[in-house]
Amino acid sequence: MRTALVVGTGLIGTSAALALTGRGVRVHLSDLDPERVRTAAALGAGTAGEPDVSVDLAIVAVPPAHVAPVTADVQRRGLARACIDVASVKGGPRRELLEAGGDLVGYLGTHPMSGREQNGPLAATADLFEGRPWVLTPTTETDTEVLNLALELIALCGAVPVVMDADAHDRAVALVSHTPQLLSSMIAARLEAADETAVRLCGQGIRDVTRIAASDPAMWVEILAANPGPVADILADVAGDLDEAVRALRALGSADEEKRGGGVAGIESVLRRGNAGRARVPGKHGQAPAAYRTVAVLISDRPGELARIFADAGAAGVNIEDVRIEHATGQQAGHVQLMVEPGAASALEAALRDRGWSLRQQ
Ligand SMILES: NC(=O)c1ccc[n+]([C@@H]2O[C@H](COP(=O)([O-])OP(=O)(O)OC[C@H]3O[C@@H](n4cnc5c(N)ncnc54)[C@H](O)[C@@H]3O)[C@@H](O)[C@H]2O)c1
Ligand SMILES: O=C(O)C(=O)C[C@]1(C(=O)O)C=C[C@@H](O)C=C1
Repeated sequence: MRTALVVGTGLIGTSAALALTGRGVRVHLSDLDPERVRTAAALGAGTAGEPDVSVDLAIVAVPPAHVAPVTADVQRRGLARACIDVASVKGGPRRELLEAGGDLVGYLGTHPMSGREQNGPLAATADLFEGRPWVLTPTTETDTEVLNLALELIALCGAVPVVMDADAHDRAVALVSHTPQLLSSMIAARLEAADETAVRLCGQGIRDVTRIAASDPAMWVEILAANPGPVADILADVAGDLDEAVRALRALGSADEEKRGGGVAGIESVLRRGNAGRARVPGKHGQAPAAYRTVAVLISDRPGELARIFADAGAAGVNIEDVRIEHATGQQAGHVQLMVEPGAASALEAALRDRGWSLRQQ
């Protein structure tokens, strides 16, 4: 691929454009909002404006409801030899393109399973898709050239291609992306009017569960409006689980021993099913989930602390598989949690203690 056009220079479009420009592809940038094009161009994502001659690939990175009209327009005006979109929902946009008189042969629906809770070009990064699944939904009518160009884009972005049927994709993302967004928002919404004394106690658990509740409501209304049925089905199942959990908790407060036993069993079942589901979430680089050991080290909020701890772990010959930081409330300190292979944990703990670090017992 030598040339590309990105239509929609928000988070996803600009991230793809940055990855392509970084690998020598000449990228043209366009958006309804000229300010967003200027910002993306200033970030080095490409040249502002549509191409004079047809590019190899157009990447349509606009909200789901805009995919069909924008794609049909790009095709009608011959701006690109092939056209893909990156919307979070795949069945509807394809059907709408057909209704809009678009060319389904030269189009391929795709979806990078990577994003952020912020939108717009300023949140974009060239490595956003690195190591993440990128879904392709070809059909028997998809032109091989379009499929090959999409695979080249995915390779240039460092992502991992996954081929799926469009409607199966929509049911899958309802489960792993769209319903979790709603549930995260609902948990965070409980805090809106909560007493400050309660909010002050927020720890790592609620931070983990509510990160995506900071997402842009306008974008998510567009996504959910394009996939309402599958999301409503899963949410109805969750509502059933919620009813059961409420019944079990009420039973736990009962004076009747038998009822209390039922309550314990009900709550334990929810938690055990949660363990089983969590154990299925793929680990690093999409591999089977790994059971890492966590080494938690007390650090102060000073420049160079993290670099020092990583260097000390490196000097001990230990690979850090994952990392997270737990900030202490009201103090300029926190715990950095280093996730390592179980066999390496004792050596790391000993090496860090030798170098004067304080470790928290896990
Ligand atoms: N945000 C995520 O985490 C994520 C992840 C994967 C895929 N997606 C999908 O990627 C697409 C873009 O999402 P985003 O997060 O980059 O949003 P964004 O708001 O950052 O960017 C969308 C851009 O599209 C532009 N736009 C809207 N209508 C347009 C039109 N008719 N013509 C030209 N430009 C138009 C907007 O001005 C905006 O700059 C959406 O379809 C979304 O479902 C989002
Ligand atoms: O990491 C995040 O912030 C995301 O929510 C990204 C996420 C997801 O649910 O995995 C959100 C929507 C997209 O369609 C794809 C990816």
